[in-house]
Amino acid sequence: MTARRYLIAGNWKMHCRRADGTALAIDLATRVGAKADPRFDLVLCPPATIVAAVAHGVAGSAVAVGGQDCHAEIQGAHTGDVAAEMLADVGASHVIVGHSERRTNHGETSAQVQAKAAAALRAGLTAIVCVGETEGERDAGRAETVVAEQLATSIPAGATAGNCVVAYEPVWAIGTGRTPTLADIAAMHAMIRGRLSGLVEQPDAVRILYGGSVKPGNAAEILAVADVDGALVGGASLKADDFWGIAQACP
Ligand SMILES: O=C[C@H](O)COP(=O)(O)O
Repeated sequence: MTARRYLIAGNWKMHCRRADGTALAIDLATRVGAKADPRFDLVLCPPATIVAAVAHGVAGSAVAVGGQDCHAEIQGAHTGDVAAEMLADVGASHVIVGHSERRTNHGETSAQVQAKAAAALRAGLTAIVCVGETEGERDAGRAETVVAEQLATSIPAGATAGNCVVAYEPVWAIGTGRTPTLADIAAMHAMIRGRLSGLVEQPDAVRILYGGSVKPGNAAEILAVADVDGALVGGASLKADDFWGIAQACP
């Protein structure tokens, strides 16, 4: 089995102004220091307005910074959008694409997500590609089918273990305090691992994150599941102690 370092990514969503976001980032950067923990990498994904400030705050530490979304094109008449190259320009190394809140609130299709992920690769960023089923799809027994389809149509050409991360986030577990059983997480991650063959170079080395109500109290058992290579954390990433507690739960 390929040894994979854990990746703990914090998705701050639409939270934090410059002052509190920078303070949170500096707090975490101080805990990590200049050399990455042998167990995990840490990525902070603040709102686009403070990516530059957060990148400045963590400079010199092993903490990385990412965007929460990007446009597929390099530039153009796209009011309100941000190009992957713009994120890279201000210090980002990662970008989340296809988060369910983008798929739902902005009607993003997997084809659009794939184009955004391709843009991330073009800009030299690592794409964190999100997939996940709704509660209705799970209840209908379609969870694996839906996720497999999203995966097949969202991963861009040229994806490798070095530039692409998959985040499995069951929509019904996001911000609800509910999580799948460990057996369900294991089954979904095993399915994703199998499906990555043919989609990504070095499929066995690709990191597959779990996201959805990860907290310090449940992180250890989730991170111990086979093929869970980290977490995409929402609410609990806004408090340094909680986010750090999740990172410390890496085996
Ligand atoms: O991107 C993060 C996820 O949507 C998870 O959010 P949550 O940890 O608040 O459930």
